Amino acid sequence: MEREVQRVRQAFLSGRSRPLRFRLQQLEALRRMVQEREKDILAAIAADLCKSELNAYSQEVITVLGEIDFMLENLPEWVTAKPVKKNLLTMMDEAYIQPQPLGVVLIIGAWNYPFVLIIQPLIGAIAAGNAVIIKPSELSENTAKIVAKLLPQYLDQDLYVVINGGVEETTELLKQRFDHIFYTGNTAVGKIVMEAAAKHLTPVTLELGGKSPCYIDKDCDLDIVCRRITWGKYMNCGQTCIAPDYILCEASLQSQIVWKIKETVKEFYGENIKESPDYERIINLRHFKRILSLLEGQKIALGGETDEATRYIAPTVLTDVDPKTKVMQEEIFGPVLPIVPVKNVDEAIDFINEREKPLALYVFSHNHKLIKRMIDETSSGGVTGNDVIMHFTLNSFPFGGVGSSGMGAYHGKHSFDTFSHQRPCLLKSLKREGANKLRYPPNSQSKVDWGKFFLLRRFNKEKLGLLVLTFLGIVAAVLVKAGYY
Ligand SMILES: NC(=O)C1=CN([C@@H]2O[C@H](COP(=O)(O)OP(=O)(O)OC[C@H]3O[C@@H](n4cnc5c(N)ncnc54)[C@H](O)[C@@H]3O)[C@@H](O)[C@H]2O)C=CC1
Ligand SMILES: CCCCCC(=O)O
Repeated sequence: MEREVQRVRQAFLSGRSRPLRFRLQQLEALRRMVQEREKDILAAIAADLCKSELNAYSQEVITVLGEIDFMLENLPEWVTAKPVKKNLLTMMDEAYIQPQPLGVVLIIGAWNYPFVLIIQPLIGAIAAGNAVIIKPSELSENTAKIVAKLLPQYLDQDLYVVINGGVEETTELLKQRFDHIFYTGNTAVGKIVMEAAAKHLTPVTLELGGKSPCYIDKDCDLDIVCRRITWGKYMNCGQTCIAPDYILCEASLQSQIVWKIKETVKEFYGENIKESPDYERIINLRHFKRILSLLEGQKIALGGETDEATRYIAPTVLTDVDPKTKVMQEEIFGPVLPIVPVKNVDEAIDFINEREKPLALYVFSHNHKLIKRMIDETSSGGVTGNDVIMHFTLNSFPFGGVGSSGMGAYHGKHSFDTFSHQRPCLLKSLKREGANKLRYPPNSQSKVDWGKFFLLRRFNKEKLGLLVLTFLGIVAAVLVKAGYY
């Protein structure tokens, strides 16, 4: 592992990854890889998640291509130095911020959207001029293999390296020093990553998970609400980090919600859900059994059918769920939707705030004030009002968590910033040495007063006014003396 990392670090130190032209070429090559090898990529994702190639494209590949195009369009502007506002002390100097690459970045991906969750951060890391080691999830093994095969065929083989493996290999990798670690996965492992990074004082971006609440207000159009929730909840068989994890609503709404979700499930996936090309499967037996255990002792109002041989779990809704039961103690990350009755929005806000900060929060209401109140009085990684998931699609948003759902963010310019150091640069002249007497010892009250004038805005505003008036007074006196008036 150490040798691999050293090889990548040497490649970074060559400076090859820094020029804008090179970065653009690598991003264009990455786009070519995705376009030319689309079939192989879709087949790998489909095999990992029992997913149709159409869904693999619309849920992953389209996001990757959009992100590359966005980077190519904006990178020339982002990499340029940005002049900054100066103070009186530096008026004659050159002052700007120069974005610079951090160095060697480690990207660790998760299995649920195995392609986009490694390639989207990779796009940002390349755009910022870094060298990158990518460690895909071993659970989505087909995608991990195809990425390891294709990347070196299109990208610089020393600067962008794929290291495949599981916990053991990742643990070994985490012993190495990186200049940034970008991890996507569960919160427990996020802590392991952060602990390992701390040994080298390496900054991290942790894209973690959590239980994303979905509050449904009493006066909503439940047909629309349930369609949107059904789409976001059961996509990828519920294995989506920002899927609505559970519903909060008044008890009286439960039966309508169940009914309307049932109708929507039929519309989306047909009578025989198992046959639907749009309904995926649970990634492995461990997660299949974990999700099944969440159903124990619950009132199953919809679904509940399972097939271990194919790791199928039907779209399932639980009602009158007790917050103390297991299904409400861990991220579900599966097609099970508990409804927890609350009296009103006050109780919903308290319920949310008593728990870990979620990755996403959803609130459905015609009352805009209520939505704003929910946003103002709670915390989460992101929010979508009157829909679910959709904030992920806007790369002008920083996508990430807060508290136990993660730290840092990416997508679009936020990726570029995450993988860059914003370096302040002040360039002075060797002339005007006289002005520096002010800061050299010995100090004095007048030097302090001059320092105030040059550096304290409130102070120098008044003084500057006085100085201008004095200067104008002198000019007037000279003009009068010279007989101009
Ligand atoms: N915030 C976000 O953007 C996303 C967050 N997630 C979250 O990820 C979780 C699901 O993914 P996981 O099952 O965790 O994926 P996973 O099991 O694939 O693990 C993620 C990565 O961590 C590595 N890993 C696992 N255990 C490790 C250990 N003990 N030491 C070192 N490395 C280890 C794996 O090799 C893998 O590369 C959910 O909590 C979900 O909410 C998933 C997708 C996106
Ligand atoms: C719709 C795609 C979402 C990808 C990140 C997640 O797992 O939520």
